[in-house]
Amino acid sequence: MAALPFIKFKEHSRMKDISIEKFIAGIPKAELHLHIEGTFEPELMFTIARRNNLKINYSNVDALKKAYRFNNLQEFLDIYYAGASVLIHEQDFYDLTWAYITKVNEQNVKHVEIFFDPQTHTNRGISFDVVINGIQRALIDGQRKLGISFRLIMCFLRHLDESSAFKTLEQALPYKKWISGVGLDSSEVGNPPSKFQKVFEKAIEEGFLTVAHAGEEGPSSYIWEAIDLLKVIRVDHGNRCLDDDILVKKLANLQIPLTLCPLSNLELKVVPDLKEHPLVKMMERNLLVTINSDDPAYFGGYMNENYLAVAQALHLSKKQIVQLAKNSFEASWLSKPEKQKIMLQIEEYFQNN
Ligand code: HPA
Ligand SMILES: [Zn+2]
Repeated sequence: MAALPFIKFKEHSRMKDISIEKFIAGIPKAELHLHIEGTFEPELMFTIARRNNLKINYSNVDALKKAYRFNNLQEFLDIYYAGASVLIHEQDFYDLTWAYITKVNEQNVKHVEIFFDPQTHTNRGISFDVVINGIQRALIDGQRKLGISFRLIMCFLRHLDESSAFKTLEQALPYKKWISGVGLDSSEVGNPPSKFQKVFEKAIEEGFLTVAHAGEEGPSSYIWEAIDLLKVIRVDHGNRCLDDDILVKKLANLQIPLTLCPLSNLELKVVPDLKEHPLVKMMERNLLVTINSDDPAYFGGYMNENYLAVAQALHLSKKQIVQLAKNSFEASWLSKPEKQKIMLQIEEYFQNN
């Protein structure tokens, strides 16, 4: 018995030495900014294209991967929409979503709130129910088999018009139970949130929560519009808020979360280098920021790779990583008791590691 405390101490001190990489890998996390179409790995894309008798414009996986070099958001979106065009059947959407869920399961992601873009599919003749049935079935399997909880968010493509968004909202109404919120994505500059004010008003009337991409490439005024006109309760990206001191104060006072996507920002040249990523500046200003992967198949990393990339570039401490993991649940749409439970688990993880 006398040796026990000593063994315990040794073990404790050894565990405290774990690398930042292992610390990130083991900590429970939630992902709040993820486009399911952006998880389409080239290997799966070729498999699904083959079984649907469709041709991809690239001769093989390597050639396709080489095309993943972008100078801005639009160059990425052109390839992203082309990739999604091989998704035809419910099983394709299931396989896409299941691949993502199993991947994040390996990374200790416990909760996901994911986007899907119905218009990307309905505009090429795929019915809304095929898309949502496949995604939902995989999410339910993820919950049952792996314990990963989820919410689904339907995004409107902002480069399309208001009437297309209204039509999409109409199509979503029979699936209200499955869709927690609506969002806004695609080409930001020139398509301000105000373009969709009426659609969002109707969505809120129907009981959906609202989020929007704003301030990724667009100006801080788009973040104001998202908050004031679309009544968003979370801002996707929001990088450009730092241009406006009053806006920063508002986001901090109301604790409106920002879902940041570091590797996406790097790959789309929103930041020139991760060393210049605004994450730490935002934390210092008391903003409720979270780390997410956006489109991991295209930007070179899932959750852990995103955490690690900023941790290394910005020399984050374990305490800051713990704060980010806690933020991810705080900013989620889980219930208060669910949040409290996971916060305790994170704190315990911190104490032990
Ligand atoms: O990063 C993004 N920004 C806007 N639209 C998108 N659609 C997929 N990814 C993105
Ligand atoms: Zn996004």
